[in-house]
Amino acid sequence: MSKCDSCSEKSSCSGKENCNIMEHKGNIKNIIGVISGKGGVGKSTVTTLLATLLKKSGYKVGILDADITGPSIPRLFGINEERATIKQVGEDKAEFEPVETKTGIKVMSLNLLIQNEDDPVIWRGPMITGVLNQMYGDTNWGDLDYLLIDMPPGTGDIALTVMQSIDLSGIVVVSTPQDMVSMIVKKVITMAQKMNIDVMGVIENMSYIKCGSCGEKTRIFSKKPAEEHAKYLGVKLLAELPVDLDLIERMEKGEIEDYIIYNVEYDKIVNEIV
Ligand SMILES: Nc1ncnc2c1ncn2[C@@H]1O[C@H](COP(=O)(O)OP(=O)(O)OP(=O)(O)O)[C@@H](O)[C@H]1O
Repeated sequence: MSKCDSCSEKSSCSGKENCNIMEHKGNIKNIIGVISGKGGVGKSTVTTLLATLLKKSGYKVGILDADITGPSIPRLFGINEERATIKQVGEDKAEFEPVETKTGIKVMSLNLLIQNEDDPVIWRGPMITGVLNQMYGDTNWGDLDYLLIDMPPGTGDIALTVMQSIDLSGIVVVSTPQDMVSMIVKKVITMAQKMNIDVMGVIENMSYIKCGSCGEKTRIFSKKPAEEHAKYLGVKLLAELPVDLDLIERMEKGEIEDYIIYNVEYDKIVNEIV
């Protein structure tokens, strides 16, 4: 459902006037938020894996790293030494060229705009929101089939801005198998549902470990099956991802695109998203 369909101003809408949906450059067919109420559950990991899978399936893909205070996407792709090109297009307006990963995923992140990737961002909410708006609206995205937005944890300013002002096709929720995590993740799902945003489903990350010898899967954080956690959340289970040392190694080397998810049927995840 488009945001216009659920907008309370729809009947009296006279076009773009009064519309709170932000405009963007380029032609983006689908925008998907990757979100979780909880920190550290693997949003950035899942965002980069989804982007890589979609790209490998032949789609044009971009990522907006909306985690302004803790951006990690450039590192996972090994593009953290690169910087986005900034073009001045008026007295106080700039345009950004995203940085492309080695397989051609277009990335925009605050860490591609600041001088040193380890410089902290010490800004209050409105400033952070303003920067996010700029990174979304003033980046030359070109033609994209999918723009994935890696959201920061929680239901705060950024999550609200993205849900209110960006015409999302839907959100993918990331969780880990613990009741306490599910309780927090459910808050984000309820928030999205209240805003008429399509919740495509949940990816359960760090779901199990797989025995290197016999292949047996062991759930390490919960005795309950993933389906039960998804049932509590009230959304579809899209995939279960294992805890994988190979994944960690690839991420640390900035080689997420070379990681082969041999543990999951990744065609299934792409089909679900598409
Ligand atoms: N499936 C996995 N197997 C092993 N390690 C993982 C897996 N998923 C995530 N991790 C590790 O867990 C940590 C957190 O992951 P990630 O940064 O993707 O989470 P996040 O939800 O985006 O965090 P934040 O809330 O800080 O934005 C990272 O160190 C990452 O390498």
